[in-house]
Amino acid sequence: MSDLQTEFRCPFEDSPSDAPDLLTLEGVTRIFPGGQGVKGVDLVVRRGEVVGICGASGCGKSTLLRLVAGREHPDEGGIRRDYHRLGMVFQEPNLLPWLTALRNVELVLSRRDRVRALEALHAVGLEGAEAQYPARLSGGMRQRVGIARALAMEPDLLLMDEPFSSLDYFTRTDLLELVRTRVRALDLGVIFVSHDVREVAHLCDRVLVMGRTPGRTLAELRNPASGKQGRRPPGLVARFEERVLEAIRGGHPSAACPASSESCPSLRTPPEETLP
Ligand SMILES: Nc1ncnc2c1ncn2[C@@H]1O[C@H](COP(=O)(O)OP(=O)(O)OP(=O)(O)O)[C@@H](O)[C@H]1O
Repeated sequence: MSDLQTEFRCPFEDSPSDAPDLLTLEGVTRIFPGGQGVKGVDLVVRRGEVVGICGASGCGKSTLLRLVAGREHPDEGGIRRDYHRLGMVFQEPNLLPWLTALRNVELVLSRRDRVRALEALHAVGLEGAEAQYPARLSGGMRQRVGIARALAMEPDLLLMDEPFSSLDYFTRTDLLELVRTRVRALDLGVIFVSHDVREVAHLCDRVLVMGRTPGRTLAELRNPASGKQGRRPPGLVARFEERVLEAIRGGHPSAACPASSESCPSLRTPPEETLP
């Protein structure tokens, strides 16, 4: 564990394979009474990398996150946790409506630490909104507070469960870039769950593609755009998006949303200039 504190690794280097492991899943199985769940999942998450979990609805993405967070326990297999602190960001930030943005962030800190809460809010672009109550914030701003709250806890592993799925395209694009920047700056490990292949291709270094009944790994794909400095080359990202889609299609020819970017607006590749 001391390695986690002492080892320095440039967050922009090509591959994080020499970075310390934060989390290891070996043959993790959790089958619910109806036969659904996840079966035999292997996964390693290292410091400095964003690992996506992608697949059709019901393939066990959230179950896998609950297993990682210790809210669910495996029937078989093992989970080794080598991180100090876990942060979480969900689809809805669930802010307390009677507290300001600042107090919502302060609330999660073990002792009231205004400076750290302010820094976290400013890092996600919420300068000037500290005293606003959630009802006065846009959906994207509320999610920024949710991200600030998670990062203020200084996690070394961050779990994100469909964090942008209720947001519009432009807000999502902004927040994807924000998360990418913050994750690099803080050198975290991240598990990013989404059924949106575009999001996954833009943000993740590696993607676990899952299939259903029960949830299992169909493929584990490395993003060729990973490790590139600055804006990821749109051509590489688009090719990776295709590969992820093909892997999902391979497991689920009839999967409604991920099977076709034509039928699912959130999967259409947007104009290049607006890509992060
Ligand atoms: N506590 C439970 N008891 C019984 N079945 C469950 C339980 N939790 C999840 N399941 C089932 O396990 C499967 C996987 O659920 P999970 O929520 O992990 O999928 P998901 O990939 O996150 O789906 P979505 O993308 O729709 O959120 C589903 O079929 C779900 O109904």
